[in-house]
Amino acid sequence: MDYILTIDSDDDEGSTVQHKPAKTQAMDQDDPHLNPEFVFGLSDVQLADSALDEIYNVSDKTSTKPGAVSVDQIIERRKRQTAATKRKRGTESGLAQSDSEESGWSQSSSDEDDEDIEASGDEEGDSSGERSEDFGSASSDEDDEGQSDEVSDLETQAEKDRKRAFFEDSDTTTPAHASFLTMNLSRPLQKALTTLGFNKPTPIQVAAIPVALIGKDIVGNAVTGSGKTAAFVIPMLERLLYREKGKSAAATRCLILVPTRELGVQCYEVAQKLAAYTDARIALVVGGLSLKSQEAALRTRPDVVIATPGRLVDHIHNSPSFNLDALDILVLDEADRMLSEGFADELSEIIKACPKSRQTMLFSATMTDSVDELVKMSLNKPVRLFVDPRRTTARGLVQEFVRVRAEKETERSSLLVALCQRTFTSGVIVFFRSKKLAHQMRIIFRMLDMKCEELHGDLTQEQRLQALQLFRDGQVNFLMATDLASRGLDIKGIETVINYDMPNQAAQYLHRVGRTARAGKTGRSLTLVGEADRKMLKSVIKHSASGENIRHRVVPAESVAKWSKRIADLKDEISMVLQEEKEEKQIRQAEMELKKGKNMIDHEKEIFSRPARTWFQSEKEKNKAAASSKQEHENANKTDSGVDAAAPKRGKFAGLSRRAKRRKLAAEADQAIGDTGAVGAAIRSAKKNARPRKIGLPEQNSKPRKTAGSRSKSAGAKTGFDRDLGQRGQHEGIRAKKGDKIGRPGKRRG
Ligand SMILES: Nc1ncnc2c1ncn2[C@@H]1O[C@H](COP(=O)(O)OP(=O)(O)OP(=O)(O)O)[C@@H](O)[C@H]1O
Repeated sequence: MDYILTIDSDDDEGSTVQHKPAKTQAMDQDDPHLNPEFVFGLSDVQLADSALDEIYNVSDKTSTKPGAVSVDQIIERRKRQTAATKRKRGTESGLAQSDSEESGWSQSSSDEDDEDIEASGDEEGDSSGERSEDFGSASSDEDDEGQSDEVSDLETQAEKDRKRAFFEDSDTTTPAHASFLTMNLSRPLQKALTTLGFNKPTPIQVAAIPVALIGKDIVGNAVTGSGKTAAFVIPMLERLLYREKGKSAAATRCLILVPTRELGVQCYEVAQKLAAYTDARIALVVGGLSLKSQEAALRTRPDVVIATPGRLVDHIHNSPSFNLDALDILVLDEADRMLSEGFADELSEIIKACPKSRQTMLFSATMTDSVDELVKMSLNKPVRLFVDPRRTTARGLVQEFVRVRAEKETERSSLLVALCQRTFTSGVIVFFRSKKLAHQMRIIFRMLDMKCEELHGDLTQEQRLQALQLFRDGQVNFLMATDLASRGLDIKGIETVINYDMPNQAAQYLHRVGRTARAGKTGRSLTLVGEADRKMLKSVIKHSASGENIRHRVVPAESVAKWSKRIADLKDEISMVLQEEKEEKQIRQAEMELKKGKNMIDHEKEIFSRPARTWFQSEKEKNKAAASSKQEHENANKTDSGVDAAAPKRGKFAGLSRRAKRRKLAAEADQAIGDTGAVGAAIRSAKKNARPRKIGLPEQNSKPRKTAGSRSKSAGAKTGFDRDLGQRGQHEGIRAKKGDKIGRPGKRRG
């Protein structure tokens, strides 16, 4: 089946895709929902929280990852050394010649390549139709085995029935709002929306904000770049405006969990901007940044905490004054990832610490609606808001595929360099399967004088954030990344996403390519497709928003051959850079060990007097969980919903409810001080009474809705109100009231 067009690399005129400056592209877009000019940035908003100071440069955790001498410095050093050696050999004239060749290469070769485009097509030995057919043949083995992602598309009647029982009836959802003004949002939020240039809500915001405002649980799905962050932050902030005020009422009422630190930082920035005219206090609690300043921020009981799961669990266990007892709203951004095995232990630890009467909202562009997955979250009749068809790409995305024949697998790097030298020259994020590959490619790019940074888990948090910032600011043209950067990141300048290798899962592919064509703009993705990736290719094409936006790109063979030679010539240099880098790391590691030892001697007393930090898993269990998480991502054949039944063992509080855990702790404390149970219970009861009340719901929303359609929904809405305000007593659940007896908790939902 000829289902994709073929184009020659750099011959875009022939295709319907036109590369235009980002701004023009944005103007061309007719999506009225989004503001293409909006940029995430920190400059225009006065940030109240000191946490941001810590974001870019502070980590009190002694990093074991070296970062003193950057690989760029090593490359520069090597370049200088090579030049000096050549000069010494009296080859100045030769060098000058090769230098001029090098600098003129891109110009001359580009001319050359332009002439070669046709020839290269010929050299591929394929006519346009044949080339398409080659790709199309992937679809001929369509039936031999279903992709793991597709299996989940097939739904049995039993599963449909379970979903019907699990989710709230869809006809209870609220009417569509054409503007934020009709959503009854208060002035501080309206003002923030105007400042941000958010004139109209996006479809997911239209669907989610009214439902979230009435306190209902939500499972939300919308394509990448469609404004999901604001869809949960806006109602959260609106509800916070109706919280009990005063010093004694200060409490952490909202928690947003995100899978990566970078996404945490970004979400924090968005929340700060939306909260700019409210009195909500927001704290960022992600790994890799200063524990101490996070502890200090948490002591002030911020209204909203944005966290990565591991760091949050650390604080739950080790920051004495911090708890989630008063939590009213829990959000899981990139929820399908958060529900996956990699976060299972941390997530269940966090859920245990949250009140069951909370509102829970789950969002992702690849959201699952599998009941088996969702039951972990103890949702209460969630409303299912899937505004886009399951797993589609953004409408403005043009997807290109470059075939890599089996015998040309060794030429992938030259193919990438060829593409990035001529066609995709800036605003390019390149995804790799491994950190090592991303790092090596960064070295190659740098040695070829292509401005580039890398982003993956082998870097320190400072290096990660700095790389991201340099890329955001346009100071480098290429970002070599692993899947760490595939979810959620919203970077305005990304024009092209290149998949150096095809991801193992369709969801992963959608998130990667979703870094471009965001907020109604256009963008392009390019994927190198090996012979083994045919089925995945078929799967991703199937999930495309539009079949017209799919292309087969052919790269001129001469261009690839030239870059292959160039890279081969650099081989020795590259291995020397890697060797020097390794030595630098070892030296730095040794220096750090020395410093650590000296510190231990100098401050022994103080260090040993500090209480040891605790973790809910032993080191062995932690490593096991990390290994299984890694396995999950690397295993090509594992399904999206695979759940490892063999959960690691936990500590002495394993399996206990939050209340039972607290009681056990209290009993132990009573025993330790020889207290009687009754006195302890009285103290605990008094503490419970002093806890702040739940946040309310916007008053204006309590008015019956005007439209006929919504009137029937008012019953549902009332339930939401009742739950939070009117019938507080009936739904107190975990909140003890004055005079209550301390007894066994009644049966709650979940
Ligand atoms: N109502 C709106 N009007 C204009 N722009 C908007 C609006 N809502 C969000 N945006 C912009 O859309 C962009 C994408 O938003 P966001 O990052 O929340 O998308 P997302 O759906 O969470 O994407 P992903 O699935 O990749 O995480 C952001 O730059 C944001 O500023």
